[in-house]
Amino acid sequence: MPSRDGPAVVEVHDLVKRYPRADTNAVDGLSFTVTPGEIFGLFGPNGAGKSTTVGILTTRLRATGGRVTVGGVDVGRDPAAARAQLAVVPQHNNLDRALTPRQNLVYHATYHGVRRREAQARAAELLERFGLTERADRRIEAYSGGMAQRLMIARALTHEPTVLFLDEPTNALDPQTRLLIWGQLRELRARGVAIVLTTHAMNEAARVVDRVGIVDHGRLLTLDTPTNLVRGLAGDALLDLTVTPAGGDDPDAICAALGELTGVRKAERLATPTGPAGWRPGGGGAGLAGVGAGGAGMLAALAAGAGGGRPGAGRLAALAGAGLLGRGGGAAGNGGRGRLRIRLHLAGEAATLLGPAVTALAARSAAINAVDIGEPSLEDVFIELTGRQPR
Ligand SMILES: Nc1ncnc2c1ncn2[C@@H]1O[C@H](COP(=O)(O)OP(=O)(O)OP(=O)(O)O)[C@@H](O)[C@H]1O
Repeated sequence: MPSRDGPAVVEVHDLVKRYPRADTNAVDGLSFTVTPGEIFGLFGPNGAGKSTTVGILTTRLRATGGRVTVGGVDVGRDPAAARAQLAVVPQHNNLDRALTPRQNLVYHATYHGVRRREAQARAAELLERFGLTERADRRIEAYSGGMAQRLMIARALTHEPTVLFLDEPTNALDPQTRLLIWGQLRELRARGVAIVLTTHAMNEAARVVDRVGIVDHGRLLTLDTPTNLVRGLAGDALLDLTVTPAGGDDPDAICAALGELTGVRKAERLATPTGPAGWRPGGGGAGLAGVGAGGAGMLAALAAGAGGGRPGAGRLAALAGAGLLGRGGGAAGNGGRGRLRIRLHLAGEAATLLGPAVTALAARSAAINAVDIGEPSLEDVFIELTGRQPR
């Protein structure tokens, strides 16, 4: 396993890009490094500046300011030498349809100066690695989206780059192909290749990437390992409560009351569910296990587990018996109108907060319609940093 403490193979220092006639910088003072054998995720909302950054790193665009080196080569000063160090896998298929898959690989390798015999050997090996040997000499038109993506990654590796850039590497691919691609990227990492990828499928990528940089408005908002980012920003656990407030009660006051409970790092209001009975909107992307509050027994059991048999359980059961736990289809009897959805970011386990949260809501005569417990994800961190407004 190569050392990640070694010298950086990608160095981005105070990078700036302003497009002609633009009022603001698309990239605005970005700095980060990537080391050999590291998978680095560059994440950000639409228009954040990811493609522009990668465009400069891969010599497609010229920077307005700052300095970038790839494999020790300054990309602005010697783009041709930089291109020998890197490879790009674009999001859209740009394979040469006039050539067979094998010819695509051989052509790419020889273009980068690999001798023909060696190029053919590398092509054969890569076709095998990506499960394409049997279809290596057919027409590219017959390739599925997944096969084309595998071939594009294989093609990128023919000249043995030091750094591999991938744009949305698993977008619109079936689970089998995604698994194969993530597996291959792990293997490349083990061989010391540095990988920089951009994707919006960040929860999937979080399982593979070593570090993540989140950018917005051309600036780096944070940079750390996925684990540190999730722990640091989103909390240890999430507790989502869907409640129907008592008539006249103020939703913000309910949210604030829950936010004051010990162990709650933050309480926020989420979009209110408007779907049909039983429908539960997804959260920020957290893996939330839902408990319809109509299943009061389950809630009671959860609280029992939570408090290790302490008071919460009894209180929950009593609440359920008293009808304070609303039914999934509508405590309000109105298909969801008037409901409030509150997310609690917790320090510690969600189950321990269940009893106190229910008690706080009962004190305000609010009915609970659903409880969801989950772990925060990288997508929650992303939403936390970049907001919920679509761009
Ligand atoms: N060729 C261009 N000319 C002018 N402005 C551009 C150009 N390309 C991108 N921009 C602007 O630069 C900013 C950053 O865009 P960029 O495409 O780098 O973002 P992104 O993070 O890659 O977004 P997405 O996830 O949608 O691909 C945006 O405001 C965009 O409108």
